[in-house]
Amino acid sequence: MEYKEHLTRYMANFVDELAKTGLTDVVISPGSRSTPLAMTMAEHPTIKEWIILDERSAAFFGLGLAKQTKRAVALVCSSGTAAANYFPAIVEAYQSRVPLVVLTADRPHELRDVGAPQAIDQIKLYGDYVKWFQEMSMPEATPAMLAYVRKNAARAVQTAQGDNAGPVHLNFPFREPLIPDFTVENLWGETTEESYAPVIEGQRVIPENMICSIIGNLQLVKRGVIVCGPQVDEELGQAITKLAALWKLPILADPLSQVRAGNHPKNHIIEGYDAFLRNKHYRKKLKPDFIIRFGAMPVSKPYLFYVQENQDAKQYVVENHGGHREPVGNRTEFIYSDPVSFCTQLIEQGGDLKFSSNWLQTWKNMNHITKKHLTDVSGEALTEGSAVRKLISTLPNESSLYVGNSMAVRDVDTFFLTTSKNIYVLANRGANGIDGIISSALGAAATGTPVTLVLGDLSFFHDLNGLLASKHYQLNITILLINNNGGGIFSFLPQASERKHFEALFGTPVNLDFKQAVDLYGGYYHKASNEMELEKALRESYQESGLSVVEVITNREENVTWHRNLWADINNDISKSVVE
Ligand SMILES: Cc1ncc(C[n+]2csc(CCOP(=O)(O)OP(=O)(O)O)c2C)c(N)n1
Ligand SMILES: C=C(O[C@H]1C=C[C@H](C(=O)CCC(=O)O)[C@@H](C(=O)O)[C@@H]1O)C(=O)O
Ligand SMILES: [Mg+2]
Repeated sequence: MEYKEHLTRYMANFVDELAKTGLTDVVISPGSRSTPLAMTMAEHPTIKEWIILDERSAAFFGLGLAKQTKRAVALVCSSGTAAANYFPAIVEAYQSRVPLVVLTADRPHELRDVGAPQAIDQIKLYGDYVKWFQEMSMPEATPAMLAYVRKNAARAVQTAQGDNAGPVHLNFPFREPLIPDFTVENLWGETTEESYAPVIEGQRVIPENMICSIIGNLQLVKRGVIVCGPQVDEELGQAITKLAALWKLPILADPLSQVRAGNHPKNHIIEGYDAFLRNKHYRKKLKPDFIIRFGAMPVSKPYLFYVQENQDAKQYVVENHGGHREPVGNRTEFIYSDPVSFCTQLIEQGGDLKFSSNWLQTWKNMNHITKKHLTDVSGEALTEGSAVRKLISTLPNESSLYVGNSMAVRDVDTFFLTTSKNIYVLANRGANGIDGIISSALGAAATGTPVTLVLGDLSFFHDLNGLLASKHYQLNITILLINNNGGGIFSFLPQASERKHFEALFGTPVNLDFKQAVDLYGGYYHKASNEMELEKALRESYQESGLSVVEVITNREENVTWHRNLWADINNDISKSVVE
């Protein structure tokens, strides 16, 4: 068999097995050494390829697509810094448990570490930020090697999606000639064969005696909170609200918990906690005996203070497969169980638990006062807060909201109040980067789901390259660009008092006319200066096809003043209304 045939069959069997194991999408960035991977992916009948030139954008695009679909997405690139440009998105994927199958082409072994062009050390290039790494063999199409390459394909998808999801990396050395020959007979191998997918994973449930022991501990206390941090299971809301209703407990729901939106009951959900837990007096007043947290740590820093100040509270953190996501350092029992099953077991075993009667009402009263302010507070000019509040009220049902980091995610935390609309809320909170946000949101939009992205101006600048995908694939997306000409979040931090260095080191205004960027990528551009104009522009954007950017110009200092006044008003009203 000629080398070309070995190459062709080896790659065809690999790609066919990826498809058999459920992979449907690959993001390809152009290169020569990656030709065998790229052409075979493009040739495969069921795999959709997305061509994105900039590898950093491509990897974030794949991340967003995988977040939206909860299925592994493959990435293909050439050797050298192309592969290195994947790194930021791989870090985010690892930290936020998103399945990616990273396929890097490489020079063959004789061209490594000898000054050959475009050759870097790609062995374990991403270190511990991938769940599994394989240096693949040189292409060979013996029966044993076809079985080997299929097993690795299936294992890659299974490992990426299984357990706590995350990225895996396969590095492929290729020797020239690189172009496969798709005229070979039986190219995709035995089509009738089953996938090599190696495992059948059972649902993790807690042994009954351990559930009884947890219930036993809870029988000794009176005041608890159920917390749901960032997580993607849209079924969890029903289970958590059932448990909270039975035990008459508050649910502190993070904006990325998928619990604030949906058709489950909302009467136990507390969404204003970030505002009133800023007051240490209220944090003290709401001292819990126990905390049960599902999902990652919430966005809210005041919530982190709340946990910090209650080291003696019994804390349970429920994780699907493992992990130690508890940054405060409190003594914590990690419960590795399917979260919905865990709720069901607590409901079945803990039906007669009775907690403090007025505890929930106190939380509800504070939340009610907070929500009233959040809906009433207004002003002539738009601030980032009022802009986000208007956005949330205008979001289409059955859509996704992708949230940028920095102030965008904090304003969504403040203003995304419970709704019966089905809104899937996504963000890159694994590493809280301001990079790749446009690309990530466009990856989510690639599924055809209506996507709205809200982000700041530096985040928008940071990933302008990402806009090309919207032009290239005519992807529908509405982007609310909150332009305060710099890093607004720093004005809330101690750095704000460093007047001498602040603007240069932290404010970092870019002074750009972003309309020109929108024009460059063929998008619709709107500008809004008040809530009425903003609502009109948003509604128009949802009728437009392709890229629509709605820009709101705000002022960083005014934003700070507006937020601080809001928090002060909330505190004043709560102090007058809530029984001490
Ligand atoms: C890749 C990356 N670089 C730097 C940071 C640090 N950082 C966090 S927020 C921020 C400023 C963000 O500005 P913008 O996107 O305009 O949002 P705003 O704070 O104005 O709402 C920076 C630089 C980061 N999180 N990620
Ligand atoms: C800019 C960075 O991230 C910092 C941004 C805000 C956090 C913060 O303190 C927010 C306060 C609030 O929500 O009221 C800060 C933190 O978590 O300590 C982040 O580090 C950065 O580059 O780190
Ligand atoms: Mg900004």
